Amino acid sequence: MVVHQVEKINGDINHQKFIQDIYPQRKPFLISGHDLGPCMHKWNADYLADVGGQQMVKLHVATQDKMNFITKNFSYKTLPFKEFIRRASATENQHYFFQPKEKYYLRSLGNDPRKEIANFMEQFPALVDDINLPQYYESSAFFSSVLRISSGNLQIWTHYDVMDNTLIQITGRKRVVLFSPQDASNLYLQGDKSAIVDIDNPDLQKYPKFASVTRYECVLEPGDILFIPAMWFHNCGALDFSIGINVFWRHLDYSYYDSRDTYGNKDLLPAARANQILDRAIKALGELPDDYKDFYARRLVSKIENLCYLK
Ligand SMILES: O=C(O)CCC(=O)C(=O)O
Ligand SMILES: [Fe+2]
Repeated sequence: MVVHQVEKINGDINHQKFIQDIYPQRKPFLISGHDLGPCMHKWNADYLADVGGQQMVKLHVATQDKMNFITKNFSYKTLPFKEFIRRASATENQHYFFQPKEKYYLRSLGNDPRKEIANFMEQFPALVDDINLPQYYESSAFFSSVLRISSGNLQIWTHYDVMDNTLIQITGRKRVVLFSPQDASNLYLQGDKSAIVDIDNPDLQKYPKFASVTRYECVLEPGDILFIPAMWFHNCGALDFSIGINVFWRHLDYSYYDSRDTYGNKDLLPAARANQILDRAIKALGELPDDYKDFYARRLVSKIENLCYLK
């Protein structure tokens, strides 16, 4: 397995420099030195508990340090924001759902999560003036802004999103491991998520192709901004009690995206269509005896590789 460090850029990057130098490369960059504003000294547990108050938030609650979407070793629970912050910032709690050392993760949602996208500015208006978000994209391309707050030592599964993204770290540190879209066939995907939960000690008997991936690693410190291009897989793990925001925006024209997408992870419309057509192709091959089916399946795979893979 090859390991790279994510390339770092020190210094303030303005919109023009981002668009010219960083954006066209379609690879992750860690940008430090952007002035995020007063949030950098204001946002601690006490302040957020005061500001967030009694509004109810939906959380992931986990009793292990790696959330696993296959075995579902976490639950969805609701708490007042204030209580959530109190619990997430402590390592052990008197009040809990399952056990004193359980962990909490907030991914903020829209007011009506099924229909509305998350917009941190609308859901947490009292926090807006504290933060000076970088504006690397055209305003019209904005998709969502998501508040992400996590207990220390908690990892979420490797996945991709279909939007371009800046993951902005405000309080605490977060380790991020990324994989290129070209490693998609080595990650044992189930939808947008990788089935490999422990990327540091993977079961290579079960997941042999994972041995050939290239890892891109970084640790975000408070103030750091990670640019994650669409389709880059990321595995994020808070090392400490962590407060961050991520902003998703569209890289491509509106017409490529599913208008019902509220999370930023529904496949692009042409890809979803291709997937349906492929299901039909597989059904057609199913009419053949197994050995003929195998033969034609290999030919189809070669055809896709030859005609569609980046050279
Ligand atoms: O930072 C995290 O906890 C997850 C971030 C993430 O998945 C994203 O920004 O798309
Ligand atoms: Fe993500």
